[in-house]
Amino acid sequence: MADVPSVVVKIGGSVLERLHPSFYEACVSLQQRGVRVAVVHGGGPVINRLLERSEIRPSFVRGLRVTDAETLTWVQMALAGLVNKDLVARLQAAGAAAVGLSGVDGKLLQVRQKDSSLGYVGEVTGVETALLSALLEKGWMPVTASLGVDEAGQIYNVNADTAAGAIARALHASRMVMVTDVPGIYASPEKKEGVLRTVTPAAVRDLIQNGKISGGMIPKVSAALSCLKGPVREVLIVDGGKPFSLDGTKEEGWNGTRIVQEEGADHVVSHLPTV
Ligand SMILES: Nc1ncnc2c1ncn2[C@@H]1O[C@H](COP(=O)(O)OP(=O)(O)O)[C@@H](O)[C@H]1O
Ligand SMILES: CC(=O)N[C@@H](CCC(=O)OP(=O)(O)O)C(=O)O
Repeated sequence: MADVPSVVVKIGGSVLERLHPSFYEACVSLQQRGVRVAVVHGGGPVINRLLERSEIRPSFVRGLRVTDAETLTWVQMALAGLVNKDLVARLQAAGAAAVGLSGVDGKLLQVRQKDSSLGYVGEVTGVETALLSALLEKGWMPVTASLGVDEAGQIYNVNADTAAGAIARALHASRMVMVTDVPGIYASPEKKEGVLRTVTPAAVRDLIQNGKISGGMIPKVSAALSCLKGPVREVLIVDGGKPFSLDGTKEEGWNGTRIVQEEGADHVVSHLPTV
């Protein structure tokens, strides 16, 4: 895989329903330029809606959903069913040869129980890339739902940012793109101001310590930092609801945050004009 560039695109549940049409076009155009594109997705809000219908109150500990056996059935239905098939259909309509799977298929995401108090929440122990690599090599765009499986065949719920990061590392992707509902990392999240343009892992760690990065942004940047220790050169955090481009991310006019390996940083922290 190392000689053919590949990119992992993680789609957050926060933005699923308002993904801009140019998002799908950007994925297709990247693939047409010879880049292998592997999509990984979450779908937290869709899970919540299904749980509400059966009167189960969602519960989270440090951003992770407490997943008992009944919750797990709704997680599977939401992620591997509703969200996965919707995304595949929309990518196909944009011209991609998309194929849907989950981390259970081909033992893609191998996990163990993270913590017994969280129930069926999986911690990734290994990534089997054989199926993904075979699909990518033949020109398919795999779309993976964030479920995992253990050695005994038990299915687990996996945070989608963590799943995407593990897959990006295992595929030796050059980039991971995290598509979400904010235009990047805000320097002042309370005011929704000051989108950081380029940051290093050290700057991200400071922002976490100062409480400037919180909630759903924590698993995102943690996955980013662990990727950047390996072959992934940069992680982009972008708003999928706005006109979307994956070209020229260093140029003015590109909106989003780039997290880069220390030595690759052109600015430790620089700001985009506040929008
Ligand atoms: N510094 C920050 N900059 C931007 N967003 C932040 C920051 N700190 C916390 N957040 C929160 O992180 C959220 C994105 O995470 P999440 O809701 O889990 O998205 P997704 O479903 O796309 O994974 C934002 O909507 C925002 O509320
Ligand atoms: C263990 C855990 O918390 N799993 C997540 C999986 C979905 C996800 O991560 O979706 P987003 O991308 O929308 O955040 C959940 O159950 O919500």
